[in-house]
Amino acid sequence: MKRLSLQPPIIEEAGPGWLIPAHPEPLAKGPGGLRLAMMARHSLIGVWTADSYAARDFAYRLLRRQVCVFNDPASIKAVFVAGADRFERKGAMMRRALAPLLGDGLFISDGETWRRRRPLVADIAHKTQVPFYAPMMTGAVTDMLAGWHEGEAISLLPAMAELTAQIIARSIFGTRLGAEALSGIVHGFGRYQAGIDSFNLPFFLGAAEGWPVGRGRALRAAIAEVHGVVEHVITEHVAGRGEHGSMVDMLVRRMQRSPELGLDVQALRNEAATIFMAGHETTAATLTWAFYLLAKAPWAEASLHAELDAVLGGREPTADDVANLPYARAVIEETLRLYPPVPILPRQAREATQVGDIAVEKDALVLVVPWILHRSPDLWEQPMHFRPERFLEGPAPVPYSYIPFSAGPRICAGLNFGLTEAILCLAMVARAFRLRLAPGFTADPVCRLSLRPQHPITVRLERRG
Ligand code: HEM
Repeated sequence: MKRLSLQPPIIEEAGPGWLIPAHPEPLAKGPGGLRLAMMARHSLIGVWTADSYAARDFAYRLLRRQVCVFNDPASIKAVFVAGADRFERKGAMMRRALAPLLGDGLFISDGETWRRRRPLVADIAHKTQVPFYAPMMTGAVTDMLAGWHEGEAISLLPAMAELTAQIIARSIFGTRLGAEALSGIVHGFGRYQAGIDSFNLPFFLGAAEGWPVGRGRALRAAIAEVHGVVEHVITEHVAGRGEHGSMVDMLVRRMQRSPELGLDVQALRNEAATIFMAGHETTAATLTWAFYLLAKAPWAEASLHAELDAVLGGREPTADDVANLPYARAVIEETLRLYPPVPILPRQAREATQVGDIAVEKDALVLVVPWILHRSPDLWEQPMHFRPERFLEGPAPVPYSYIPFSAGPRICAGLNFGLTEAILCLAMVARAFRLRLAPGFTADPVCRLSLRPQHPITVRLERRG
């Protein structure tokens, strides 16, 4: 596939019973400062040399900024667990890119705000709540499948993004208000993403906070659209016109019950917008990559179908079935290993400190990179192969070698929600349809803030049975 000349070629290889799915070829040698910055601007997964995949740490200087990459599981534990306070701050580029929209929302907050809000958000997406949301998940898939027809072509990422947006909107706002709010929010988020640049050059030139994101008219309009829709739903709930059990309902009741938390409509809006953002693109990307992998690996697709037919027969799954679908879970886990939706976890060092052999400078950019960690030959057998079986047989992954949801106190607050959702959606779609790729198609993963295919992955629908 033809790519920008700055980018490495995409490799994909397959044979009977095996698949090395699409990935940028690791570089033979590291690009220099400016070239690296330009490559990183296009994609953050094409910049790694073959050596970077080893399970060891390294540091370099990009323009005037120290960049420390921790790829030894012991160091990752030191950063995310023992050093959680020193490294709690998200990288300046991520904060700058998201703050105009999400304000002090959990994903990018730190310090006292994060400590006060984390239990609140963790509670509403807690695993004990997941069975309550499961019917919203299966209901949204049923609605989607009702519009799918034999032989039709669909573009995977937009279809999965619409599905997971439906699910998270119904969960956050309630079924009725969620349906009303959805199009405005999706539209606003889309316009926002088109208008921001995740690469902040001034940060690498020494500005600890990077450069403020310019707020042109289009960006301001996108922000106003999202904020307006979310605030309307919150106001409806405050006025008693919301739906019982939705996430906003729980947030509003908490605001009314616990004045000591200092929550107001703006704080709730920031958390609701954060959950929407954190909770729909990630699962949409996971499902997109899972269906691409299954279409390329007929033996894995056959094992999944055998499990679905045996466990579900002709009926729809419920949250209770998830525990009985180990192969479906393994497909999702292996997808998250090969295509982690958040392939880079950036932090900014609060102070100078030592991690392993690396003297980390104050304000250094600290990177833990699931993309290279999950493909390290020191930690995984056949690291580039798609093998769901590795999560069913054989030894468990080395601790801190598998972190698609991050690790430590800042681990994904929606982990159980996201896993259950991905497994239920995968099971329901795969039960009803085979998704077929055009012969010779190769995907091209790229990463800016999240990992996604650069060009559409189009599949043809083939009804099963
Ligand atoms: C497969 C699906 C998902 C994946 C792979 C994923 C991954 C992640 C990762 C890697 C982080 C941490 C980022 C960092 O440390 O820089 C994170 C944070 C977060 N995620 Fe998820 N996520 C998923 C689904 C969800 C869902 C469904 C929700 C909500 C229902 C959610 C809510 C959050 C929130 C609120 C945070 C911020 C937590 C904090 O900073 O304390 N995520 N997620």
